[in-house]
Amino acid sequence: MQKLNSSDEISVLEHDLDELKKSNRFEDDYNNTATILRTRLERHLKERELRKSLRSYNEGVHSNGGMESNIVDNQVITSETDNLPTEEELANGVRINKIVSNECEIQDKRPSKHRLLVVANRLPVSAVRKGEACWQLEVSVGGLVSALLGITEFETRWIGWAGVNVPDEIGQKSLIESLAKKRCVPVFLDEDLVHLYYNGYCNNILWPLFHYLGLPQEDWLATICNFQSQFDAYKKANQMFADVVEEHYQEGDVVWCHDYHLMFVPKCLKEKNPNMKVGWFLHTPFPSSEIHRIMPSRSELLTAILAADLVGFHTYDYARHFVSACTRILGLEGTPVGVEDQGRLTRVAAFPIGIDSDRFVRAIELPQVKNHIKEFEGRFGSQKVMLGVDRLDMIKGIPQKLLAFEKFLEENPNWHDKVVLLQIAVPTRTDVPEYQKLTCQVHEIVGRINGRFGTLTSVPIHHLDRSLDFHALCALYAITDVALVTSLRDGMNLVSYEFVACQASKKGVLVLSEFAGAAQSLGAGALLVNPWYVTEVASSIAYALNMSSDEREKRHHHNYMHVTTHTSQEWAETFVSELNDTVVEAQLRTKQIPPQLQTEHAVDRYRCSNNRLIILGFNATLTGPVNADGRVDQFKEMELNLHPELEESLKKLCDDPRSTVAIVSGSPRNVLDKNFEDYKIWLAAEHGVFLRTANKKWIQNFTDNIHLDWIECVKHVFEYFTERTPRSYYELRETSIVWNYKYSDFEFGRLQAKDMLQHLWTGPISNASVEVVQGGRSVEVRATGVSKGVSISGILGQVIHDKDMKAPIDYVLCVGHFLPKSLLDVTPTHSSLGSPTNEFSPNHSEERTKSGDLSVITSDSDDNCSCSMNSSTTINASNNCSSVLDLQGDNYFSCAVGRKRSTARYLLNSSADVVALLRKLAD
Ligand SMILES: O=P(O)(O)OC[C@H]1O[C@H](O[C@H]2O[C@H](CO)[C@@H](O)[C@H](O)[C@H]2O)[C@H](O)[C@@H](O)[C@@H]1O
Ligand SMILES: O=c1ccn([C@@H]2O[C@H](COP(=O)(O)OP(=O)(O)O)[C@@H](O)[C@H]2O)c(=O)[nH]1
Repeated sequence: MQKLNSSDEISVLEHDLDELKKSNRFEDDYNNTATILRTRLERHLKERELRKSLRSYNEGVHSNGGMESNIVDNQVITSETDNLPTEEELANGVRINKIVSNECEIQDKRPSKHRLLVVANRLPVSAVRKGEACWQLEVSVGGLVSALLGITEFETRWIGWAGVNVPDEIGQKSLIESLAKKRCVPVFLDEDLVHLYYNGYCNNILWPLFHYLGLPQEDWLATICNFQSQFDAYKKANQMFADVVEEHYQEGDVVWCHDYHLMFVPKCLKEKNPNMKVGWFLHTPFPSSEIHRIMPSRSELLTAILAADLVGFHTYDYARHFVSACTRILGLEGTPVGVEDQGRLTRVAAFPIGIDSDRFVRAIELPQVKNHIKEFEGRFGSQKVMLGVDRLDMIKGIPQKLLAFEKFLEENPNWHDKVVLLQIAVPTRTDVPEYQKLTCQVHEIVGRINGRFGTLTSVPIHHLDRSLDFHALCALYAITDVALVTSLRDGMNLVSYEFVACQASKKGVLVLSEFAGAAQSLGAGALLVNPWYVTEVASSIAYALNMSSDEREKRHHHNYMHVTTHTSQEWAETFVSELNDTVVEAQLRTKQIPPQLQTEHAVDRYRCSNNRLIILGFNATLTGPVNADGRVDQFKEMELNLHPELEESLKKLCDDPRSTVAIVSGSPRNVLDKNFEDYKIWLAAEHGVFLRTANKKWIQNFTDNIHLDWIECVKHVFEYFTERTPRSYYELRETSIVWNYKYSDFEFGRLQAKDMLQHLWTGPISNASVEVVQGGRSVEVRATGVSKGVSISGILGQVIHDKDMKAPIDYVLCVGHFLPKSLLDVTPTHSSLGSPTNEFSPNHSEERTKSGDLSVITSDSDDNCSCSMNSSTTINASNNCSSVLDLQGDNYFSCAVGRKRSTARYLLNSSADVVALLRKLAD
């Protein structure tokens, strides 16, 4: 790490950091090797190092005599909202770290930073109306606010709900002005909307489900019936947040959306401005896909989140669950770095939050806190203090905690009167019936235990239904012997972090639920418990109270190191830096995605041409939509039918003497016959093994090469796997066999496919002359050398021969999944169709490995053409192709349909686009 000893060096470091960030930004000239040499990890490490140096320099400045630290915290007492820099400070173009004391004011001027728009349901301040145009702002209590208040690296603006209904214009105007001084922008939600969106969908549905509590049992019929209206309100509210973001967005801003309240915001933002850098972070757990799929809106929610560039979670488990939900529910591809959809990657990663630990460490030294400490020590004397600080929420496991404490008292009479449990239960979501019920339940249990174990002069549980101010809270943390966190599920749980930060001198014990995200970071020093198992929690309490000072110290040290290094500042910086990087990578990827086909251009060229060749795929290119309502219907999908809206235009095209139309498909002859009975069209079935000419006669290609003695063997294997893989099926064709697991659980299907390949590789057909093509969700075995590329060539030869074609083909349109680039590769050198020397250059998306005669091709296309071949063709054509084909680049249109990873020149989104294109050509 660089050593800093002069104040000028800070600007050097900041300059370095800015340069590094700039070098991450790839403009048009990204081919400049100097910029792409750095890998993502390299860039992150470098940036991290620079940030650390900056921070340690800052610490050096601020620790001078320790004076300023006290002063900062003095200020906190007067008003927590003063922590937020004002609008004027930002308008000056400088970030001013203002440190106010009774005697002096120090201003630390630095160049302005990147703007960060933090979008969260709740602003860091709640507004309380004091008059028609007069507002009082109070800091909101909660983990999210605590964490984000610690961020100082960015020029942050908050956009969110102020927690109050403001129906009148005067009120809204004055509140906007008040909040602007704190760099906050309100989103005005009316009472009805808040009721449906916040109390309803967010807190009654998403919150319990994400915390594995199931849907609320209280009035569950109403919950189910109200679902749709609540979900609609949720989407409406999210759109309102997005609208405010757009209003305040400036180019280059980073937009960071937070939490389960705002899952639709990334989608709303990207729809309007695809270039906006959008991150989304979830503060709660993301549940297993089995829970997520209960939600009627499961797919819409996932898709909306995936619009973000970066999606963050507290732990790897939550990230894994999210990716798995996307693969299982949306059928997308999960990769080690995120979720991929048609070549677009949404990066998914874990970013464990932290706290502003310095603030707590320093607070312990403040006179106000010391006074509180003295007061509490006097009050509890020699009694051991156990502490619980939670919002009064079902997820916090307060009843379970109380029952465990009761059990402990039952089993340890020697501790009666010697230990006291202080439970701070901050009221939350008090409008929601489940929360009201919980309050009564907790009061009842506290009353019972106090009645049972209390004496005339003392009670074992001090329960408070209220929040504490920052100093009282720090003092409580500091005097505590054992902190008890028994969350049934908790995204992270910052209380456990704050407790550790305040325990530098006492070195108390943290008893921590294994279901809190914090268990993954503080698990080394804490005593981990299963909160449902009250006997275990009770014995952990006993163990904690009796723990030797040596063990306490060691455990505390572990956690203290973690809490003071993994701070909220570090968390935010890492997230934003990763977001910037993700956008850079996405830009690189986008450059590899072919552009959309400009239909007008293709039609214009068609009009000017006289001898056209149109080659079309069938499955998923010309087949009709069968799942209009968004649901996959395996039964209907498996039956391949021509898109009903295509019939007329396709017929017209086929009847035009200047056009030759061919279908090239993996499907068997009978399927193509059924669909194209009445068309003057060329058909290539089973990847071109069979060719039907325009006069409807089938001829067989590759006759010399095809040996089918392996088919029975492979069929046995496929049968075996079909029986063991629900919803998979296999198709036996005349010359190939395909096992398809498109409708099965994706991960299971993939494992089964792997197993199957292993078996095929080493098993009875290992020496057969076959190719095994591994598709996205299929495995196909066919004779070596059979490929669509070859069949295209064969068709071409036959067409030229049959039509006695003398004029050059001056227009080629290829639409489908057979990577028609190979046509271009072959045509210029395709000297004689009569000779069996068709050599196709290898297709880029296929990886080929060979063992004996068995080759395995992995392909990202289900309907891909195989590439190299040495077979002879039975088609004889006397014409010399080079004189017939006059392909100019501009007349060649190859289009992939519904996928972005392709070597085709252009993209079409779906078979509906194909319909539209062919219609225009026909017209
Ligand atoms: O504002 P409320 O609806 O009353 O709720 C308060 C906050 O609760 C949740 O906090 C979560 O965020 C913490 C920080 O990441 C994390 O430690 C904790 O485990 C979570 O429960 C909620 O996610 C926030 O949106 C609320 O503001
Ligand atoms: O009286 C209180 C009790 C709690 N908190 C704060 O509320 C946050 C609780 O965050 P946590 O992550 O533990 O849980 P959440 O409430 O967000 O689910 C912590 O920062 C506490 O300091 C507070 O300011 N006053």
